[in-house]
Amino acid sequence: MLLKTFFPFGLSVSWQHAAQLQCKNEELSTWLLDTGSLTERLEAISTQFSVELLGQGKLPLDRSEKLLLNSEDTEQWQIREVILYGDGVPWVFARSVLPVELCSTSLANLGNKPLGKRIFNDPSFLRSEFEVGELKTHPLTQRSSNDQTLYARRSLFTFDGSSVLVAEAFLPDCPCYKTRFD
Ligand SMILES: C=C(O[C@@H]1C=C(C(=O)O)C=C[C@H]1O)C(=O)O
Repeated sequence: MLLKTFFPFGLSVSWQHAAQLQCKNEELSTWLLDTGSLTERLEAISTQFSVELLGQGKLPLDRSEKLLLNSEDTEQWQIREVILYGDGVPWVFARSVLPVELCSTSLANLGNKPLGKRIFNDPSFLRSEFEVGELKTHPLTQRSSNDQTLYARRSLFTFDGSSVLVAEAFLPDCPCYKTRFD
């Protein structure tokens, strides 16, 4: 199935501050609140990590993105959506809002290369606190077992006066849902 034809997928989450997270699964909490690079964490537990670019381009922000970025201007931003795979299994859906000025400089020509490699290799990017939430229905999670609650997180990276919003939804097969006893 050509997932790119469905771009943009969007991401529907009721975001809340991480301090209000009610998650009984300790392992999952460490994933949701990990301030390091998610790419590096997934690379460390897979033999073959890959990024599938679903699409990137100037598109309207959703309501919660507009509120957080305090912007209505569609000319100012690019939306980037990807799936991160570990050993061929879809583990994370990520939707990022990138300032157009960075798309031709420090974030130029990303393609299927992970955004995290740029952001975490540049100390100028400063990360905000996380917001977290339960993932409502999403095209990429239809086959999860009905009772599996899926989670997402997002944070802002500020860089030289610009803001990059990165939201990551942990898909059903992501190792973050595996308890130590699985
Ligand atoms: C911010 C990171 O980059 C990852 C890669 C992304 C991409 O390539 O678009 C988006 C979100 C992240 O899961 C990270 O590795 O922590």
